[in-house]
Amino acid sequence: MIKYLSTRGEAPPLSFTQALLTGLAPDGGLYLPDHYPHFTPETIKGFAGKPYAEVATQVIAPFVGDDLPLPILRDMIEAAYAGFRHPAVTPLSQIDSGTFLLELFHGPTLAFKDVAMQLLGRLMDHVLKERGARATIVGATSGDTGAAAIEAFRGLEQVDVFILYPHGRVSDVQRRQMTTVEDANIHAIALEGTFDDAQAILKGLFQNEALRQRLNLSGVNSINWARVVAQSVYYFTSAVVLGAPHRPVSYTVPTGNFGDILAGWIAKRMGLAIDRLVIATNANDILVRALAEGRYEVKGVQPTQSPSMDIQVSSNFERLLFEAYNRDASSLRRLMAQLGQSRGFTIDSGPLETIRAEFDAISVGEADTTAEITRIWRNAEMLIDPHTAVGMAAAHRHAKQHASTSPMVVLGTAHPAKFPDAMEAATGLRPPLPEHLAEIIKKPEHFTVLPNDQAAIESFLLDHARAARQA
Ligand SMILES: Cc1ncc(COP(=O)(O)O)c(C=O)c1O
Ligand SMILES: N[C@@H](CCOP(=O)(O)O)C(=O)O
Repeated sequence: MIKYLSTRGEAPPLSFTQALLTGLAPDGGLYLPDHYPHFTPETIKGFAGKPYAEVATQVIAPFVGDDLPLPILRDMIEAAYAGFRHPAVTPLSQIDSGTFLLELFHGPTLAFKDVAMQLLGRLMDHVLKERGARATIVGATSGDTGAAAIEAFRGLEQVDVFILYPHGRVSDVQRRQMTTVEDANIHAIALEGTFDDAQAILKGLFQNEALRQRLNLSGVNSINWARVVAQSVYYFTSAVVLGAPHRPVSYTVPTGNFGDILAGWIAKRMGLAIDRLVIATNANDILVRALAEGRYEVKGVQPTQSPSMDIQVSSNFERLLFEAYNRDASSLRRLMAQLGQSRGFTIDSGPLETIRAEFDAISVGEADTTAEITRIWRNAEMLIDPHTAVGMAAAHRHAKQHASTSPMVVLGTAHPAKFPDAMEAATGLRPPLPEHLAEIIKKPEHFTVLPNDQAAIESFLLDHARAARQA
């Protein structure tokens, strides 16, 4: 049975459902399994042609172990993906001879976050009901996690949801997806700061033990291990279409908080034949600098046309570092303390080489992102959103720099209709929102602007969370 350990090594190991409800470890670390399940090439080959939900059940079940009966887990997974607008859930389309687009935006909020969040909502609801418990979910978003979490948890009796987004730094569609929801358990908070500020406050809330206990705090960012494992599934479903396990496949992943690409790395640990993992960033290039120079150094967040990736402190990189340092939690405590004190740290040469052996990293500027949207529209008659365009441009550059025979899959992380201004600038077209979302443009918005101050957020939570009233 898998147990979950904190990257900082000072929190007790937990079971899957305990880690699910806990979110961030009390020592400030992120949970990881004590070992990874391993699939044989025959098992992976058997995933080909199976429905998405069936592969998801096979991939996720070993992480859950005895914590949930398998039929219940299977039912939740089937329900999670039944509402996706494409029967394949995450279909693959071909861009050119060696490049493929993995379309992750067919869920209810048009972003890859739905793939994990639709399941997470069901898992949490089930576990909370079983325990007769209530939770207060806090999330930080640069645009997409917030909408996906709100959609997954709206109207649930067991949970209140508080989403912090950077005021004025998300697209209009992203903001309206969060602020036009009427359900009483949903609270959108426009934070006067960046996504990094929101994520720092979020982590600070979890470290206030009294608040954590009183509100039964829980998190749905990729801090939560269940998010990451649910995102590993589409690496399996896409790789087998392209010939895995016998033919390795490479992935380029538009990256911010490092959750999505980490999910690919986890799939590789489970036996999937992945060749290169290419980190694609916008101008917020901390990971590119870290891989090139060995120095992880936070600079100011730059606003771009791919706002969901306007992130400097890339939370899940901590999980990769933990592995690259051979799970030495004391090294992680040292690095994270340096990050807190001086906004940076140096990655030691051994772990740096370990990371470079599997990852490449490429940053794509604003003009190249626009040019890529135009190029793909002209060559493939396909509209790709600015985040996906960062990935596509990075994959293109990677192909020029490295001779490789592996097919390259670019993760398509959001629907272009979420970013109509960027799309119009690049193609002259404003893709319409699907019918079920069209009404958000007219609906009244509800949000509260709060300062970039943890105490202000804490008092808002205490005033509005139902768990606080019951405590
Ligand atoms: C559209 C989109 N693309 C890419 C990313 C980056 O993903 P990750 O934070 O998992 O690196 C995000 C945010 O997470 C996003 O919303
Ligand atoms: N890009 C994300 C930022 C949060 O990422 P998460 O995967 O840790 O939830 C967003 O759109 O909110």
